[in-house]
Amino acid sequence: MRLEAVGRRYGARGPWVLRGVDLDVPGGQVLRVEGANGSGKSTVLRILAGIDRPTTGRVSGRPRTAYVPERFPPALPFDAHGYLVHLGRVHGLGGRTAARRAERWLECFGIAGYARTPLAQLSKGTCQKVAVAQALVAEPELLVLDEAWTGLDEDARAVLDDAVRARSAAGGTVVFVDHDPRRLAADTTAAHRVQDARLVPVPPDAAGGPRVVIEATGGGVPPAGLAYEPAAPGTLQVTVPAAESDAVLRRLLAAAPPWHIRSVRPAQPPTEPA
Ligand SMILES: Nc1ncnc2c1ncn2[C@@H]1O[C@H](COP(=O)(O)OP(=O)(O)OP(=O)(O)O)[C@@H](O)[C@H]1O
Repeated sequence: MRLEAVGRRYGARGPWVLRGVDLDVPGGQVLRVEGANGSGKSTVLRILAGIDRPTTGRVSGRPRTAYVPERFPPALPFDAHGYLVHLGRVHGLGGRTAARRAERWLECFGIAGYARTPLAQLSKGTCQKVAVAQALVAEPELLVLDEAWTGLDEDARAVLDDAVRARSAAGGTVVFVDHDPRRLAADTTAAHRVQDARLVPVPPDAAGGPRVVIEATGGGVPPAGLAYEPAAPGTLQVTVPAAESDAVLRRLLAAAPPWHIRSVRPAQPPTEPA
């Protein structure tokens, strides 16, 4: 799939949210899209998913696509099972296959007991599981996830992580936005940042993936061998490959006295020379 010179503005006089965006999205890729609040991440995802059209430029080669929006509209006149079957059929599945997959995903997310509950009566968390399941039922070639992990419990997040790996292993493409810089860190094959209406590749580090900055306070001696940067007194700042961040966090929390983790955020890519 390819975006060529894609631009998007909302309204004829609105500011350009995206401008001159070129992007190749090959099969098998797990692509992270990042950027500041309101920078245009959801706009990129909606254009990739075909939910929104660019104002200028061209999108070609979109494969069979499923999309989990940032906000799921729960006021739909379906129960959970009926909705998943309906979406499966929209994606071209036969009724029996759609029903079988709907049941499997309801089971995987631990919500089989809510199969016949109207969507409008589901809790937010259960509704989010249905929102994710509707995209997985389709077994799409392109899976677009806009903060799909938000609102899921830990087990459901792991189910979604596994589903992403399965899609990618089957040759499919996954494009995602998530506020947690560690999300799918070991599985991400490329990252792009929306910045000043452009889509800028985030260069992989030596370990081949995005990096995160961990800031911690209050501990005693930093763990042996941990490379840290000078920060405010009593504060420690460490920049590590995102894939290693869980291990570093564990070491900081296990230190005596333990460090208090103040923030974990994506490291800024180096500014491109003008
Ligand atoms: N339907 C719309 N009509 C008008 N403006 C819009 C619309 N959708 C998005 N925008 C504007 O476009 C810009 C980018 O929005 P977008 O939701 O794509 O950013 P984002 O990076 O996903 O934001 P967030 O981090 O808050 O989810 C924002 O200024 C937003 O207000």
